[in-house]
Amino acid sequence: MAKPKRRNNKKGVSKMQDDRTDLIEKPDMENERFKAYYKAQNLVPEQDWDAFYDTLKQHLPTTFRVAGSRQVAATLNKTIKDFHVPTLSDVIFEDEKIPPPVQIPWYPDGLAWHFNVPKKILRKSPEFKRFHSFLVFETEVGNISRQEAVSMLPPLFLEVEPHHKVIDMCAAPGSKTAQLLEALHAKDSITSTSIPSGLLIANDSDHKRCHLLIHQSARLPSPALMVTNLDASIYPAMQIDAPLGPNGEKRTQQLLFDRILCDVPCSGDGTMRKNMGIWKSWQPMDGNGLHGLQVRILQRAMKLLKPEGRIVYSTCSLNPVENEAVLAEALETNPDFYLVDVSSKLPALKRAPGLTNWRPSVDRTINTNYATYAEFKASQDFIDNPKTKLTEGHWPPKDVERFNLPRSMRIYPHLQDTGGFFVAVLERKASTNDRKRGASIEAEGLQEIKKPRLDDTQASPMIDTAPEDIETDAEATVEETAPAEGAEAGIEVDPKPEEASKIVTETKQQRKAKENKGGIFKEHPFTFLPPTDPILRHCIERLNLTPDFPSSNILVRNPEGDAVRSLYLGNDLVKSVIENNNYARIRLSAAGTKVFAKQDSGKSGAAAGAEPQFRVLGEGLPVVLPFVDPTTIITADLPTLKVLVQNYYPLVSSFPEPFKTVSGERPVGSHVVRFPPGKMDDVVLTHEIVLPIWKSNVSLTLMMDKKAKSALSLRLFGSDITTAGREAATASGSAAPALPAKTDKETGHEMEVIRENDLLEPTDESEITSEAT
Ligand SMILES: C[S@@+](CC[C@H](N)C(=O)[O-])C[C@H]1O[C@@H](n2cnc3c(N)ncnc32)[C@H](O)[C@@H]1O
Repeated sequence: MAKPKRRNNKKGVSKMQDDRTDLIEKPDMENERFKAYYKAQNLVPEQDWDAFYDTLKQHLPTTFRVAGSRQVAATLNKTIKDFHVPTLSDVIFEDEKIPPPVQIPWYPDGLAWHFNVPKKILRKSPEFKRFHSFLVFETEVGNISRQEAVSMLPPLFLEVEPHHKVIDMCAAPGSKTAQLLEALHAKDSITSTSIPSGLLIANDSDHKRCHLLIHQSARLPSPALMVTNLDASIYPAMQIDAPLGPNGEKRTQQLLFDRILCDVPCSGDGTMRKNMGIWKSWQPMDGNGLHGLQVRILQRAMKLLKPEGRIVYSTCSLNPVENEAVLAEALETNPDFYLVDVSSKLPALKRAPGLTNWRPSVDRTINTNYATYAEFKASQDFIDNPKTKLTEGHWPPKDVERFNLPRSMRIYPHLQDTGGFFVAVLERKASTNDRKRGASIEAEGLQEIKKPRLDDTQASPMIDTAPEDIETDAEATVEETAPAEGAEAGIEVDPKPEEASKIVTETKQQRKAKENKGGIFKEHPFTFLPPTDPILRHCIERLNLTPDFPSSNILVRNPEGDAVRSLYLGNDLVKSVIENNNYARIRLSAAGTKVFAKQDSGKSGAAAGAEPQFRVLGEGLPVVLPFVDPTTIITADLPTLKVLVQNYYPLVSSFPEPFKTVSGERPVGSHVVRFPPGKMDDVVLTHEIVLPIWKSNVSLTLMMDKKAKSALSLRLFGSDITTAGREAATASGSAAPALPAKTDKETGHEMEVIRENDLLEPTDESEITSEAT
């Protein structure tokens, strides 16, 4: 593609405006089909069209969200507000005042921000360069999520609480999954993670993207998280424990969800401000082709929802065929669902109501001549094109008013300078039967009586699911599933018999897709250790864990006969799902969070030939911490932390007292060190941090990932003083440390200092979103 010519800076046009007009000049930022199609839909009032269309060509502001549990997020947000924003408030670049980041008005607690600064300024202004570097590092350690503003909406409308059972049906790469996890973990503190009673299953049909999802969610370790790799449109019914039967027999019931997110694959034309390629490729058949899958995913979600539960349906597409048409078709087939009026939620969010009238284009040339499917069917076009995938559901239904489609929300780019987006909230009515049942459930302490546990949960350790097996599984779902909560109320949990054949056909498609993507299931099974397991006992004794540590919830996943290397912790629901379902059938890719790992002998100094030693992991420590006997935790100060950060294996003798003596007296192995708030010269530690260390015969090691260690170093000491950081600085020829540490005297918050090489772009969510087309 020819590079667009840069035009000279016109008189009266500011640098920042010029950066954007530069974009508008790109010859490929026009699409006549797009214009014709959306004008035919009356998407926006005529007088707003220019604003709508012109905004689509503008550079999208950078947006981010302060992530993590409420306490962690509030602390970091205060640093941004009290330190970074004032620093960025008086930046003049090439004689022009550059606006600082501002809080997104509709996001709760002011935890989301946007700023609109061209890359050139981010590269050249020292203040913005520093701020950008801060974002890069905090993103790396999971404290900040660079996410499109509109993409933050669906989890907010889902209103997840820590006890909810939640499924994110199309979750990869996981930006919304992270928000859902944060809501489950709302009760976490700065140093420790709660064990929520709820559950989050993050699912994606794409095997590779599932692994991206697992990688992303490692930033927010949770014992309540599971990842599955399934087609959401035929998501299987899963079993969990039910209360014991009258004679003490074990029983199971179907897992139904309180909250379901359907952020479905879509044509993604709401992301045109970021994904320029869509300008060129956009055509209406993309949306037409996705409609069927979108409907099936939403319909499957409806079957998996508890009475009075909530579904959020969302797309980053503007096309009514992918939005209102999907809702109408799914509501038509599930009359116990309705669209919720959420107009009073997030009052500062500017939104337009869902459409009640639209006309699909029946071909690529924007032929929107047919007001109804019947008209289309009777037409010459239909005869000419009998293989068309268009169905009645692509058109508005009869008596469209009964579905309250205007309750769904359209977010247009020009309303508040964002991408385009669609969100709808659906709830399931509780029937009188449900209410009666609810009362009897309470009286009996019993929900549904289901089949006995499956005895096939421990299938072969390394299963290579043949395509035939996948098909059998889908059929098994149809046949095997016992009635679930709400079944008495006429709630259909499984596909109807006539849908079963459709499922088998779809499974063949799924098989093809799997083969194409190389998504054959080769994961290891998950096995729970008995609380008496010697390795588990070793870990418990090493850290002096209290008796309430959930030792019966520790799982391993290694091929049969292999030595245990890692121990994971899952909460009760995770355990229940694993124990009652064949892991290969549910294509379980991850469960719980890793808490302990085998410490390799060698460099670490573990004695050769000695019993294998296990250590608590940095990411697992917040979960384990509430159970660590406080007398076992070593308290240390900032000078001690500096020695640990600066060196890989500092000698015990190199530490300042009293830590030198205290640590010297500790046995070889895993230990936990607490650093209370304190001050050292101009470095201020504003809140407590707790870190894992490993003690060998003569030295100590801070057990942290290199990048996390660098991020900590930057946050605290103002430069990367780690061995890796110093080596990188030497290699790049810049003197280390790059900039001196500074402390914001007013607030006492540490300041972050940049490294030259860190002006990286984060993973672009929208790049991946559009792949769904
Ligand atoms: C819009 S993206 C999801 C973005 C994600 N919710 C987030 O916020 O990061 C849609 C996802 O659906 C997945 N997908 C496509 N078809 C699917 C299916 N039949 N079942 C489950 N996932 C599917 C794609 O792999 C893609 O990751």
